[in-house]
Amino acid sequence: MQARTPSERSRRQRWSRLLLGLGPRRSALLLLLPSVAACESLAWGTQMALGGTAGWAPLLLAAGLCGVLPPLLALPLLQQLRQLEKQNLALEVRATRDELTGAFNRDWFMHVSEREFSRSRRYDADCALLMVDADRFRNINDRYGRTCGDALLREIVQASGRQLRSPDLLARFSGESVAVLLPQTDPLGALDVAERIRETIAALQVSWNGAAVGTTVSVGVASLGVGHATLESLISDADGALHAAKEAGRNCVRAAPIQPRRSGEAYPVISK
Ligand SMILES: Nc1nc2c(ncn2[C@@H]2O[C@H](COP(=O)(O)OP(=O)(O)OP(=O)(O)O)[C@@H](O)[C@H]2O)c(=O)[nH]1
Repeated sequence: MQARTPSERSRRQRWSRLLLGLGPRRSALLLLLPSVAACESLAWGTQMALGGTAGWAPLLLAAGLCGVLPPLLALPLLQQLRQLEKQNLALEVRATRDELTGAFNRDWFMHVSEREFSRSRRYDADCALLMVDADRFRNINDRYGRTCGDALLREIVQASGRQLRSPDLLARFSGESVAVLLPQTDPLGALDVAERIRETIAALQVSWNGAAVGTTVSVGVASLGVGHATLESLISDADGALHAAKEAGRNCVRAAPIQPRRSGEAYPVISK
């Protein structure tokens, strides 16, 4: 097959974008109209060539061609259109999802969280972030193999997701860690979610070659306060709390120091 030149490719892409933008019905119409018009012109031309004496024959011929030619012309284009739509969907999934676990990926998490973070700051709303990290995961990989580690990671993501509400956002943040954004959640509520996730994972086991394999997670919690000027600063606080949880022996939850939400406000007291 002959390779297409860049200008040919970009022309095809322009067409495809135009057709995708129009939607399947309107683009089908756009493709059918010229061939209907071509058939009508053919009938009219034949009539003229025969001095208008041909009667109904050219008109019947044109009607027949109208019925056959347009679908024949439009079919491959519509098929290509459908394929492009499928490819677009696949690209969208690949751009937002983590391949191994099916959870949102880090880029998408940052994109959505950035908006939620700004909104929470603007409207002075609660917002919290959890960093969940599997404990001693290297041991799992070393003992049972990476495929088993992958299966366990998938289960960790799914089980954690089941502890969340629909506005919460969970993403695979890096290798064996997961980030969770909890909009409209106060510090106490965030600690509750973190503890629920920890307990759920501690009870989780995957069966692997006859063995029951499980792990625990450590969780760091950070709640939006006056000192968090950027999303990164909130993430960094959650990371610090996660580090404290690891230091405390793992399989536990630690929270970053709670800050007041507005300057001049008293520090909230959390007793948990
Ligand atoms: N199976 C699997 N393992 C992964 C994946 N991503 C990261 N890991 C592994 O996770 C392990 C992380 O190791 P460490 O950073 O030493 O952390 P850890 O062993 O979990 O120990 P702590 O975090 O200190 O409790 C490494 O062995 C990585 O190879 C993955 O996608 N699949």
